[in-house]
Amino acid sequence: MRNTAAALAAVAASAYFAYDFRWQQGIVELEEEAASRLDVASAAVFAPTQKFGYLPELLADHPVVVNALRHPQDRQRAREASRYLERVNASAQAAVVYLIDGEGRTIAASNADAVDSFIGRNYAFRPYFQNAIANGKATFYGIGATSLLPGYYVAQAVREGGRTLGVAVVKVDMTQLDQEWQRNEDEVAVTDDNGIIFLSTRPDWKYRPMVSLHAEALDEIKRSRQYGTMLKPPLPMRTVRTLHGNEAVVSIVGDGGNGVRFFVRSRPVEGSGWNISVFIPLSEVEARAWRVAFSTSGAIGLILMTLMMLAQAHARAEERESARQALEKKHSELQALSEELRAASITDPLTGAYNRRFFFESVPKIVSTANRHHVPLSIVTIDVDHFKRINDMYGHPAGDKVLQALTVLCKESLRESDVFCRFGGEEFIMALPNTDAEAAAQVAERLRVRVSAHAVEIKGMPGGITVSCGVSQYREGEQGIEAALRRADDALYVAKNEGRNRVVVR
Ligand SMILES: Nc1nc2c(ncn2[C@@H]2O[C@H](COP(=O)(O)OP(=O)(O)OP(=O)(O)O)[C@@H](O)[C@H]2O)c(=O)[nH]1
Repeated sequence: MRNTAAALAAVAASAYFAYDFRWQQGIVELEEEAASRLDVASAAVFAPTQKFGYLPELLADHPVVVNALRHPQDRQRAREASRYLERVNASAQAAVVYLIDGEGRTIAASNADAVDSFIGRNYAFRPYFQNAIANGKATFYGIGATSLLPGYYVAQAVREGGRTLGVAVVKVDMTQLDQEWQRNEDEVAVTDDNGIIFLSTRPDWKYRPMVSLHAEALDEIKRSRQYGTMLKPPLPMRTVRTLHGNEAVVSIVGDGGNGVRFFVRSRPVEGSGWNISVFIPLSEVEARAWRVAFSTSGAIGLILMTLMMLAQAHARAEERESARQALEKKHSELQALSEELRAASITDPLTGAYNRRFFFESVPKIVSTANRHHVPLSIVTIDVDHFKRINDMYGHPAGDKVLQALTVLCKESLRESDVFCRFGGEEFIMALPNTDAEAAAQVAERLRVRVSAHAVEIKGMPGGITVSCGVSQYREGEQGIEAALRRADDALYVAKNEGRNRVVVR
C-alpha cells in the first residue's frame, strides 16, 4: 500500500517536472518567436517614418508652400497650396498633408474639399507643431484630434531667411496596419499612453484598455473625447504569470466565455507613449508539455510497475521458499520424532534390546520365509535363574545390570538375521531363522556356558549367575509361531524343574 502511494507520487512528480520542463522550453522558443514578430510589427509601425520622412522637407522648400505661409491671410495662395498638397498626397498615399502657419492655424490641406477638412483648425497645442517650430523637425505618434484614427505625424518647419513661417505636416494613417496584420497568425495590439488598444489584429480588442483605467485618466479621455463613443470596457485579460518585465502569460476571455492563454511580449514604440504587444497562443506549447508529461509519467509508471511486480514476485518466491524450508524442517522433525517413537515403541528402555511387540511384528515374516523356502526356524527362551534372589540380595539396580550384561552376551552370540528380544521381566527370547533345533540348542548352550563362566559380573556381586534355556523348532505348516513358543516355554519349564542352568529342547 505504501509502495503504491510512493509510486503514484513518483509518477505525479515526474509528470509535473516533465510538464514544467517542456513548458519552459516552449516559453524559450516563444520568446524568440515573439521577439522576431515584434521586430516585424514594430517595423510596420515605424515604416511610415522611413517612407514619409523625406516628404515634409520637400514641401518646406517648395515655392507654393513658402508663398502660402508667407501670406497666411491670402486665400488665393492658400488654395493654390491646397491644390498642390492634394496632388502630392495623391501620389504619396499618406492620409493628409497640410500646412500650419506660425500661429498654429491650418491654412492649406490635401483634404481642403472634404467635410472634415483640417483648414481653419488650430493645432498649436500639438507636440509635433511645437517641436517642429523649436527644432525644425518633429515626428509624433498620436490619435487624430478630428478623425480619432491613429496616425503618424512628420512635421518640418518652413523657414525663410531665418524666420519660421509655419510647419508642413504629413499625417500617415496607421489604420492600414490593421488590414496588413489580418494575415498574422498571432495577435498584435498597439496601445496608447493610457494602455488603450487602438490598433489590433483583433477588431474586438480595439478601443479597450489592456488594464483598468484610473478614474482620472478615464475622466480626461472622456473630457477630451479622444475616442468618442468608441471606448469599451477593459479587455477581460488576467495575468497568469509574469515571466520578465516585458513578458507574461495572460488569459483573455473570448467570445465563447472561455479563457484563452497567450504568451505576450511587449515593447515601447520609440518616440511615442505607445506600446506594441505580440500575443502568441499557448495552446501548442501546453499541448506539447502535456504530451511529454503523459509519455514521461507513463514510462516511469510502467518501469515502477514492473519493478514493483518483480519485487512482489521475488517476495512471493522468498515466502514460498521459506515456507517450503519450514515445511521440510517440520517434516524432518516429525520424521525424526516418528522414528524416535517407533524406536521407543519397539525397544526395551532398560536393555536396549527389542521388546515383545517387535518380536510379534517381525516373526510372521520369518515364519512365512521358513514356510516358503522350507528352511528351519527355531526359538530359544532364556530366563535368569533365581533372579528374585539377586534382586533381593544385591538390590534392584544390580538386577538391572545383570539384565543389561546378559543382553550384550546374547547379542554377541547372534547372526544378522536373528531376532532377539526381551520378552518380559528376566526372560529373553530369540528367533533363529535357517536354524534347526540342534543348532539352536548349541547356540543356547554356548550362551549358558558363557554366563555361568562368570561372563556376567556385576561390581560388588560375586557372580554365580546362571540361565536356563528352552529350545523348540517351528514345524512347517504350523499356524504362526505360537505353538513353537509354547514348546520352548515347556522346555524352559523342564530346565527349571530339572535344576536350572541347563538347555532343554522340545
Ligand atoms: N532388577 C530387575 N528385576 C526384575 C525386572 N523384571 C522382573 N524382575 C524381577 O525378576 C524376578 C523374577 O522372579 P521369579 O519369576 O520368581 O523367578 P526367579 O526368581 O528368577 O526364579 P526362577 O526363574 O524360578 O529361577 C522378580 O523378583 C521380578 O521382580 C527388572 O527389570 N529388573
